[in-house]
Amino acid sequence: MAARGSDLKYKRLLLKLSGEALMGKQPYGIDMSVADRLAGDIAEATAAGAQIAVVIGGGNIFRGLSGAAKGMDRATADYMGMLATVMNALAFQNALDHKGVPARVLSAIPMPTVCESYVRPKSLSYLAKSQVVLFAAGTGNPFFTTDTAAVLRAIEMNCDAVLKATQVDGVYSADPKKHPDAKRYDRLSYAEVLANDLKVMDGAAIALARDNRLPLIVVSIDEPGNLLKVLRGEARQTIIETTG
Ligand SMILES: Nc1ncnc2c1ncn2[C@@H]1O[C@H](COP(=O)(O)OP(=O)(O)OP(=O)(O)O)[C@@H](O)[C@H]1O
Ligand SMILES: O=c1ccn([C@@H]2O[C@H](COP(=O)(O)O)[C@@H](O)[C@H]2O)c(=O)[nH]1
Repeated sequence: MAARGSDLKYKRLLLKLSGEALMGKQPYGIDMSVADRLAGDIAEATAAGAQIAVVIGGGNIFRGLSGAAKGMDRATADYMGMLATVMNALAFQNALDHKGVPARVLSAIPMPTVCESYVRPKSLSYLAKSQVVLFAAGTGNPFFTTDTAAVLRAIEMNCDAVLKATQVDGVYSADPKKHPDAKRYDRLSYAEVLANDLKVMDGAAIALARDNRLPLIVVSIDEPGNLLKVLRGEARQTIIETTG
């Protein structure tokens, strides 16, 4: 009999979930039915033998740039954005708990009465025990995004890839929400994404992934079961990786 997880293309994956997508059809906050569905996808993936780390954005609650545009000090607004990601991580831990999936929230900004602080060896040992780790508060530094935090943690955790589950089903020649005729790519190099300014992830995240040869996969968050499909190499996706 095949060993558990041996049919998977990726064994250890960092899943980056869009905060905005967690809103579902609501105008703000978290739609727990969306969180439940995604938690079900993770339960399926861990049962298949995958080890899953998660970073959740904060766009459903607060983005630093929006605060700065209203006159707030940018760094203060960014700290508020990072706190929003902690709220999302706690809600998602709850959804995983309801599915019987053991999960730990580790925050880059220490808040010991709320959750554990991020410590790399501790996170690695949770992953090795097949517990889901939810990395909260981004990188812990203002002027960054959760995309960069996702790539950073994925490298630290020796993940095989970052999977960005977002509101579009891949990377296009332009934002498909604004340009319905944009061309979708199956595969791109980091250089192509950076040179053409394809904004599905920020430049700092792409450059960090490139320098560490970490594959980035972009899929739709709305397609149930997509996580297992990616793990098996069967999803409709765009992969950004070293080419040639
Ligand atoms: N070239 C492109 N290809 C695909 N999507 C693009 C492109 N340019 C811009 N986008 C937009 O990027 C969005 C995904 O990135 P965004 O940073 O908004 O999401 P996120 O980081 O997942 O969300 P959040 O900040 O809510 O957590 C897509 O919803 C899409 O509209
Ligand atoms: O390392 C980080 C990560 C995030 N932020 C702030 O949080 C919000 C929400 O994150 P998104 O990636 O936009 O979903 C972001 O707008 C920043 O304000 C941060 O400062 N540092």
